[in-house]
Amino acid sequence: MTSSDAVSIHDLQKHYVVGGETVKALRGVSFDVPVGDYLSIMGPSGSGKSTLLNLLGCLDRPTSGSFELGGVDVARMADDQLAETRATSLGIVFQSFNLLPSLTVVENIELPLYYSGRLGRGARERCEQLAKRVGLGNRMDHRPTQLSGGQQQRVAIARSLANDPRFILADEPTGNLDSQTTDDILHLLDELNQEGRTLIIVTHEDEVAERTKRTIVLRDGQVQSDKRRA
Ligand SMILES: Nc1ncnc2c1ncn2[C@@H]1O[C@H](COP(=O)(O)OP(=O)(O)OP(=O)(O)O)[C@@H](O)[C@H]1O
Repeated sequence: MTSSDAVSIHDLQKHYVVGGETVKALRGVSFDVPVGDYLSIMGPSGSGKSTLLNLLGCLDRPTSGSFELGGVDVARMADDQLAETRATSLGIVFQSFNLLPSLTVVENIELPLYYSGRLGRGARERCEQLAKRVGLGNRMDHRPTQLSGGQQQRVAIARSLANDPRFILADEPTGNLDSQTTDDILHLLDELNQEGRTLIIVTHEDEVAERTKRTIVLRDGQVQSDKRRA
């Protein structure tokens, strides 16, 4: 790991024990992600992509191996430190949007500020700016069920930016969207990388991977290939 690495993982293993049987979902994964990188993670179903993303997103802990985020070893963090890191350094975008149906667009965008205790003065205005940034300035008081899939994903992207994280993770962010909407969402993600944020996207789609700077392919819980585009 160098100071210019956003992420450094070494020999990461994740085993699940189900009914007395051990599933080795990750079997020794190592790679570094420099600050500002735009990385896609591909691989067949069951190869360990979501497991890896859950670890990178501090949503789960590895069985063994090290994972450093911005120079800090996540595996050794206490639970409250892990929650703090998740809230302030990371933005996560999911395939199924994961918006709260009872909240409006702007309230959904504010949610990470609530969790990180940053709902202070100016928060509402900042979140309104984020809604405008993703093209939803005229939908701020709508609820998720009143929005299209693409609009809901825009809300999720705006929400991932609420704490201004350096690092954005996305799990199949366009998996539920049609091709025109997919293109709009990918354009937004490209912009986030162009402004210097580090992006890691799990995808099945070549169209998505081709826009990124580098693709890692997982197979059976290991890195099969790691290629950077010219
Ligand atoms: N919570 C869990 N408990 C037990 N086994 C799990 C759990 N999560 C994942 N697995 C197993 O770990 C392996 C890797 O799963 P993972 O979901 O990471 O793959 P994936 O590449 O994301 O697949 P997909 O593309 O189908 O989403 C699979 O064999 C899966 O059955």
